Amino acid sequence: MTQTPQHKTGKSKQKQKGFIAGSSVPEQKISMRIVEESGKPIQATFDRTKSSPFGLFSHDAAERLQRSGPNEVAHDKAPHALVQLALSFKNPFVIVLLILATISYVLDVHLAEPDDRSWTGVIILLSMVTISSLLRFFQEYRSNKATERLKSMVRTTATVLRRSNDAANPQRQEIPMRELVVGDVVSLQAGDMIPADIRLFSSRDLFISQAVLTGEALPVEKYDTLGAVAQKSADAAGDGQADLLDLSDICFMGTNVVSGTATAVVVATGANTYFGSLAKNVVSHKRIETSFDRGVSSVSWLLIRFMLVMVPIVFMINGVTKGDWMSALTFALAVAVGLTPEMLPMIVSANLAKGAMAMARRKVVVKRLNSVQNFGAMDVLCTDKTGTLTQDKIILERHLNIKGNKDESILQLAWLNSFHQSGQKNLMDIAIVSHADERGPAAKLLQYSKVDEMPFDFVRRRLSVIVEDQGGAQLMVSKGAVEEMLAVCSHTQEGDEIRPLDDVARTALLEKAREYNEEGYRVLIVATRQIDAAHAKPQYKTEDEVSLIVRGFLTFFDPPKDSAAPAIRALQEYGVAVKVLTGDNAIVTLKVCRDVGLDPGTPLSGQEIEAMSEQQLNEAVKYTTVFAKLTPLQKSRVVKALQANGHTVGFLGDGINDAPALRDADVGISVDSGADIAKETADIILLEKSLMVLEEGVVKGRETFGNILKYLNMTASSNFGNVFSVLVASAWLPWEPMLAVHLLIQNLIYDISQMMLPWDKMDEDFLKKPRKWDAGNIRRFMIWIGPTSSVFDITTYILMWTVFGAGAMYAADGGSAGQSIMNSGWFIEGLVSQTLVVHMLRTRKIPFIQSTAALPVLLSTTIAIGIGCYLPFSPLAASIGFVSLDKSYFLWLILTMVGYMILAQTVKTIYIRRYGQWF
Ligand SMILES: Nc1ncnc2c1ncn2[C@@H]1O[C@H](COP(=O)(O)OP(=O)(O)OP(=O)(O)O)[C@@H](O)[C@H]1O
Ligand SMILES: [Mg+2]
Repeated sequence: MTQTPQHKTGKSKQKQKGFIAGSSVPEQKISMRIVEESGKPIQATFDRTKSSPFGLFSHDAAERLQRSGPNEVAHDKAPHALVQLALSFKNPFVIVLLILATISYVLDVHLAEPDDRSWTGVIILLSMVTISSLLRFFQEYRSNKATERLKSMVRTTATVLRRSNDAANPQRQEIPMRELVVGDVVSLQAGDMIPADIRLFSSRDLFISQAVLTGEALPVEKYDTLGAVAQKSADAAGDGQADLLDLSDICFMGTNVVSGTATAVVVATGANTYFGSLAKNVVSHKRIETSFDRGVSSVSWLLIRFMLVMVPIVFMINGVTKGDWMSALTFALAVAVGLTPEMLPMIVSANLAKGAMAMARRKVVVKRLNSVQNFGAMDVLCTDKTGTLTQDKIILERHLNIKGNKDESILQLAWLNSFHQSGQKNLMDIAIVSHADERGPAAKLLQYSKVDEMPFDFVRRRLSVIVEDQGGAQLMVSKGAVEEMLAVCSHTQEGDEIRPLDDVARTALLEKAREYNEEGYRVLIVATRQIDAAHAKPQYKTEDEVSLIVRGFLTFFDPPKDSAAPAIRALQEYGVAVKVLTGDNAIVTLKVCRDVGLDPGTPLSGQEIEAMSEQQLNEAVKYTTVFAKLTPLQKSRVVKALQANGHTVGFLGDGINDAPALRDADVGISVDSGADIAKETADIILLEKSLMVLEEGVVKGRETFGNILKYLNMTASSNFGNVFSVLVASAWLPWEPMLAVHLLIQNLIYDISQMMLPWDKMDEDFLKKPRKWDAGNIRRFMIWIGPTSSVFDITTYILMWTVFGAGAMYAADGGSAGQSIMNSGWFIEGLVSQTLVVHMLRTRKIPFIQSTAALPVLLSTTIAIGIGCYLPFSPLAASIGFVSLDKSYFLWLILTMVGYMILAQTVKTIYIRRYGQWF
């Protein structure tokens, strides 16, 4: 499956030209080939690709596939495991740690006297790097695997013409896109992705959206005929390279058919396509930054900046007060390590990956990991109606004449239209054909042969087919949305009686349609125009859809999915507003809304939106739930208006008309039965029909986000607290308050205690509201909560200095015995309090009593505390400058911790009362 770069719309054309011209050599070679293909007789292309309008032989195609490899773009696949492993080491914090490890090596090993050499620092730093990177790798690897597996269940196919031997007729086949080869003849219809770079040889009203390559939202028309091309390209003459995308008889892989149909021959596949060359050279890892990415990096930089300010201060104070600049440097470096949130990348990736895997178990494909979090942040979900809220099966209920009486001829006309149209296999067309098949279409209908068609598009909202009887007379049969059909009709017909379509008749028809709509039926009007042999033409244009005669109605039963009502209710409970954005009319949409328990309010129509300025629309979307008769671009305008109001917007849709909105939404969600382009643009694909999985996605997303926020708040605040304590101690104590190695060990153990955070649960009330990234809150949190723990660091200094005699020892000999006691005491206290921070801060409730962490977190924090308390008593103690403390120390420790927890809980309560949120 191809993954397309998602450009936002509205990029200037100029910029795009530069972007294209700036790419490297092989791409230009490819571009030139396409240019050569364009504008020449089609036979030249067939000769060069050794193909013909009848397609390739199956065995030939198989050989070509062998030789050229699958039609895939390089970045479709997750990289090799080793590359993934290498990539998981690639982040600023690992680099900081590696630099510090190098410095530690130089200071402690390289420059040190043979007797003083110590590898401890280096080993600790490398362990930190390894733990965080390996964990990250394992999580991402597993989630990539799970996603790959599911991705293979999402079908993206191309329709090709192939034959088994010379004598055999060419057969239309649906093959996986990756099996396409140069020379294949493909047919295209609305909704299809262009599966490779292709040269058109026949087309009808073909409109292509090239937004993927150009960012330009408006579709462009592409032609097959040489004449039109020659003229068009003469118009566009100029800098050949940049106008590549304007070539009218070439369509590019990754773009999609908005309307019309075409047949074409494949000129280039896979990495040789224009898109493939872009993917390799420029866009492969360039993704649009979501608010989530920006949030993570802004917090990362906040912490790094903080480190850059604090570390020199610590260095100066210790250097000046203690006079040993070398040891001050080592100490400052250890503080730098302490301030590095080295587990952040691991926590972020592991959380997202874990979320994606949980969704995979529910058959939800997460194409972009970040969208897990956006799912949780989403506070408005826009959904289209047909096929999403309603079932993906529509039933033709009645076929009626203009008076509303059952009429067999209407069914026959509808059958002619639906059977002969070659556009997208629309649900309504399927319903018509299958309904007629049940009764067997009247034999005389088979005598009609198809002449031409005007494919459906989202602005005309109608579809016309021209058929010819054996006498050469032609009949145009059109069907479409009520108002759009009446706009091109001039008469009505009942039986053999034809009357002009005056205002009275028009009102009567609209009234009837309204009646059916209110009962919940979708309504199409069927109309015809007789064209006698003298005026018959081989080809028609949409301008020929005039002076039609209204023949009657088709009504369709399009019931809501069973899961729609409970899913909407659940979403609303979770604070997600649901809005319906549909191409269908308001009346039937209101009925569906009521059926699924959505209060529709006053609907807004596409026409009204068209007349609004951006500001007016931004205002209007606040109060509107139902948007009807929207074109695809209007759907995306509504999404953007909601985003402009500060909402995180999800879009759930399945059609071509949803693609722009799916791309522009913060999280685009599609279903497996959707159009290729919808699945392509979506971030998330639901493989199962039930909508209940949406609720689960929201909860998982919020859990993921909550666990990430938790880590950030804990780390930011306890690091801040630590530095605060270190500063106080450095200024006051005669020695460094801790040896550098103690700080490092403490950090490593602390990392271990947090390692299991992605497996923690979130309080139910946190999950009930949509969450947004809020860097301001993290800063506030750091300043409020950090110093709380410092209070008890300082009481511990005093305790060790007085009760445990460090001060007396210093007074006696000024030596390091007092320092060891001080260090050991503070080491344990610091570690235990930092570990308790995990429990204190993970919830706004009272820890252990009202809310307890998940088992893995309980275990990892207990182990951390255990190791920390044991170290000064272990055989290792002497070598790292610890002494065992008097047992009474632990009594004091418990008192200190109780004091700390009471203070922390109090500050927490004040904080929540003051700011209305925890994190
Ligand atoms: N194959 C078709 N033939 C004739 N008319 C059609 C056909 N498909 C759609 N229409 C008309 O065009 C209207 C708009 O269609 P569109 O695909 O934009 O939206 P939709 O499928 O009705 O709703 P949604 O946007 O919720 O999926 C339909 O309501 C219908 O009246
Ligand atoms: Mg739809």
